[in-house]
Amino acid sequence: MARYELVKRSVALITLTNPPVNALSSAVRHAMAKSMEQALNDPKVTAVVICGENGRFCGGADIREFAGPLRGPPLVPLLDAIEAGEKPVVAAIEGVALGGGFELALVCHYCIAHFKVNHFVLKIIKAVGMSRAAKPLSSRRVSMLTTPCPPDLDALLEVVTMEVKKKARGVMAPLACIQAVRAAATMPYSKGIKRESELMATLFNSGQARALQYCFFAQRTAGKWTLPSGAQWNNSKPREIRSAAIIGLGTMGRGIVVSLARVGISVIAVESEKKLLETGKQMVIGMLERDAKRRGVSASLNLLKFTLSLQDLKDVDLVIEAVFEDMALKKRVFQELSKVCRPATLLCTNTSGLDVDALAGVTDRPHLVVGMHFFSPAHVMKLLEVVCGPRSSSETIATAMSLGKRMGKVSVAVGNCPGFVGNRMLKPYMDQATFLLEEGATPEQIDKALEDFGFAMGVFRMSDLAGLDVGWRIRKESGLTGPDVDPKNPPRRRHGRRYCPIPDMVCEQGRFGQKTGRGWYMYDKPGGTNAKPDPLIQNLLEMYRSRYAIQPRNISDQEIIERCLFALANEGFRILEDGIAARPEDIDVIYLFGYGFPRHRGGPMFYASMVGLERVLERLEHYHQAHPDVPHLEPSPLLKKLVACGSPSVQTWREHIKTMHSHL
Ligand SMILES: CC/C=C\CC(=O)SCCNC(=O)CCNC(=O)[C@H](O)C(C)(C)COP(=O)(O)OP(=O)(O)OC[C@H]1O[C@@H](n2cnc3c(N)ncnc32)[C@H](O)[C@@H]1OP(=O)(O)O
Repeated sequence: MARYELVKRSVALITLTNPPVNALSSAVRHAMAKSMEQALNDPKVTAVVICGENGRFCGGADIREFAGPLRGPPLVPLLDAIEAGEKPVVAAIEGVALGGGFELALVCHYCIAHFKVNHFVLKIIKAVGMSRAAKPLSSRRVSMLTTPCPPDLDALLEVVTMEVKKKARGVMAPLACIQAVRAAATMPYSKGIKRESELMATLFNSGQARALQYCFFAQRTAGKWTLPSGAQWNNSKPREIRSAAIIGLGTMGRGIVVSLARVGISVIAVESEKKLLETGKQMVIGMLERDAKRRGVSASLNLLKFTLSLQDLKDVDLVIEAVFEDMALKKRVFQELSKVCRPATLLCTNTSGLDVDALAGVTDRPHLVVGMHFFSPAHVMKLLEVVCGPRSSSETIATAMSLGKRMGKVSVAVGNCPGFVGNRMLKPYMDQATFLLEEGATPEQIDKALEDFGFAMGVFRMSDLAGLDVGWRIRKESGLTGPDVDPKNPPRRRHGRRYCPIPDMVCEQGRFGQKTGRGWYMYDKPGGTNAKPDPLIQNLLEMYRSRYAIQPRNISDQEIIERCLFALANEGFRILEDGIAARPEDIDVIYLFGYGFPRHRGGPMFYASMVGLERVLERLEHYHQAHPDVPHLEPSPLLKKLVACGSPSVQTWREHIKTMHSHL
């Protein structure tokens, strides 16, 4: 946990040895306290060096220990002892020094940030020699340093506070950081440290800290995919991907090309028409150049090839199809790819919800077919849903997961069903929002409630950004609206369920969101982003309600949050039951990285557990009773089961889920 050695007969070298990141666990703190005592008491030791094993100084407190009560010696007295000691202590920093690890470095009298380990001992000895020869330690103690305090501190911190409140709505930690900076600038060291400890204790005991810790581990858990067959992340070898092809240079295709090229993969981009190819090419080049400039590297344009011919794809390792969301078109592309590509080429589809297995079925290699659902814009958004069809091989899944990681994505393996995880859950969430419109709410009221909850964007602003026509087309194709609707259907019901036609009415007016300058809101111009409430939408809602004799009522923010978010989580429970997601963590990661769910709330499933499953169940029962024609509000059997089992912690739900239905 901490190794103690004497170097050059006078330097005590203390090495943190807690892989993988040398976190300050109770055992490490204990070993460090002992080592420091030994070093300070040994007359041969004239200086101490602290470093971390395997190229990482220290990843901070051991977050795994936060779940339980504090064990072992606390960190602060150890830091105080180092800072106040009579022997110079040097932090030899390599890799990371985070959180408590950074504090450890700060209390050392000298810090060396170094990259080449072979220079390690030499640099330290030099630094220590310098300190002994010339400088009294008092000038090196952090507690003796004066903090510069700008005369306009209050005004400065006020501006920063406003900015933080806007950017990190409802998040406590950044505001506490500002208060800690104020304490550092205005108080003596001992008082400032006390104030910082108080702030830390407040944060530590908040639900937000628990949620953020959960998110940290959920993200890492998601990478550890597992299939019912026993294949999993650590026993399935991914293929090496050197070359790839993208079919379709629309918004998604362009983003995927950029994501691949910037990690050094050769890409052939295919379009069906010369004009589209040329436009796509110019856009991709521009995106790559801007990206390279931002990162201070040269753009990898030499890795790109643009073509109109699928024949050029015969030798690539992997193809990602990103054509229009149309099953017949995608099937034609996959049939063609089967003929053109060598038999070992992996065939991936960037569909946002279509049946991956149906596509696999038209190829000569269903085991090499997998869904790679990117989120728009694909070169920016971190989430990748890897959709495992029933015939996708473990090697295929491992390759898609590993390629996602290589592109810097957070990849989550999910099963194959309409909408997969993310978009399947979105439907009940959006349905609730539109039902609330019918009942008396406005788009801006609903958005405000969701944004106050912490979402970067409420559901209507998000829809305007994404484009309303996509959902409208899907609803028309599935006979929910348009000429194919059975005239015997009552106007607000489809398939025996409640249906809200307001989104269709909005689209019928050519209001497709930001791109047309009108949607649920109005914008200054097509493509504008500044959303303003539109009186025309208000009129439309009033006329609609009067046509159907709906008496509008006052709807509270609490009802908005409960109906939207509990319906969302309820679908998450069904997804777990259906085996479409392996764990609640996977669902939460999808919502955190793909749908702007506030991180300090942990994701929809963690949020449900924090509210209390019993309460979620009770509210869903209440709302379902009030709206019996909305099946999404009927509590899922898994939720009922978990409540009956005493509402276990989210990390143990998996034990209560029958795996026999797994689609993974
Ligand atoms: C008393 C309170 C005092 C101070 C407060 C604190 O110190 S709070 C903790 C502050 N530290 C952090 O927030 C660091 C969190 N870790 C990271 O940001 C990254 O893990 C890191 C260190 C940059 C390394 O990133 P990398 O991508 O290289 O690896 P990865 O994230 O996959 O992590 C590897 C495994 O290490 C585990 N791990 C990382 N940090 C911690 C930690 N602080 N405590 C416990 N475990 C940690 C991580 O879970 C991974 O585990 P694995 O089992 O392999 O999934």
